Amino acid sequence: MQQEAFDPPFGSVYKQVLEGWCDVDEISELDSGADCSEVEARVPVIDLSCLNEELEDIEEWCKREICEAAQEWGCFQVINHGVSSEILEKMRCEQIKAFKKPFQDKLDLDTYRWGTPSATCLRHLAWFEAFHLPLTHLHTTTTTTTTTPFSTTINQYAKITSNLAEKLAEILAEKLGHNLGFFRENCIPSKCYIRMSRYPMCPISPHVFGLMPHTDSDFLTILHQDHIGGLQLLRNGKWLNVNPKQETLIVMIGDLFQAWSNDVYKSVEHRVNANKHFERFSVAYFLCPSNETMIESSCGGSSSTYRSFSFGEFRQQVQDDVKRFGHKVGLSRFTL
Ligand SMILES: O=C(O)CCC(=O)C(=O)O
Ligand SMILES: [Fe+2]
Repeated sequence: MQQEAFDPPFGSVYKQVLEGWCDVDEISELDSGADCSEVEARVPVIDLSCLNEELEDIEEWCKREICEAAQEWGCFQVINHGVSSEILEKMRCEQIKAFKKPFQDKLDLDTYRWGTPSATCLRHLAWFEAFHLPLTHLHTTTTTTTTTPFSTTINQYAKITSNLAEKLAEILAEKLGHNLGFFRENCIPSKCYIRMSRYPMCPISPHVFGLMPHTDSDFLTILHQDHIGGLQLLRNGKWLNVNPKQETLIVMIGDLFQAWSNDVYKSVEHRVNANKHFERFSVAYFLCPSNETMIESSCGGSSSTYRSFSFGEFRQQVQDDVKRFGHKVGLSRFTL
């Protein structure tokens, strides 16, 4: 398997699992996932310029659309979100610059992740590499070997998307009658982060995922995908394509909002299919609270679906499950 010097060593590290892939059911499951990739998810598109409307009715209508999409889809797309096409274009250049470095150099950075080297079965292999950049890296100007300082472009992108995430979270919280200061108080810069991802060309697609099916463990995620495609979401038991739309951001509800809203909003299960012919880039902003933040279901008492838990406890459980089973179990661990 030919690999560029900057690609992670997928072929050699995954060799054992790939050589043992004789589980016919597993392969047909993965292949059938790829089969339905022609079906497009008609994820609601919301024009955020309506939030700045003088007319209160239009603003209220827009907020209602947001809440309804979060309930019905766990996901929506936004336009006129404040991130200019120029910043998006520059972000792509930043990503190319960050990823097209020798693999060994990237490995030295504590912000770098790649694939699932400890996976033991085909469906747990992932064909991606990523940089996780906590917002505390904002304004960092020094270059050291272990941290990745934000460039001006990443700074701009992070600032706009973090404000946007907070604003959308407040709209969703308002509907639940929650305290609006909650996100400002609890979602601190050291926990919120930008994840820049690259999905290298994958010669054995569709037998492996770019990114395994999962829900995000945060309150909400704001995602920008490039023009290649491959993102899918699960709706009514079917995997549907979220086709790329230029200058559109995708907002996904995470587990914390689902628990906090007592299942009013749904965290959306999604995945990325690997691509045989093209590399793909995406960038996501994750709105996360401090480890101590308690997630208490909005209605409380006996009708709550979930027991109260701290974000730290939730994260730890996710990590333990991934280690033990190769995948996340998620919110079902916290039901009453
Ligand atoms: O790359 C994508 O489109 C999705 C990324 C994602 O789901 C994640 O990073 O959690
Ligand atoms: Fe995700």
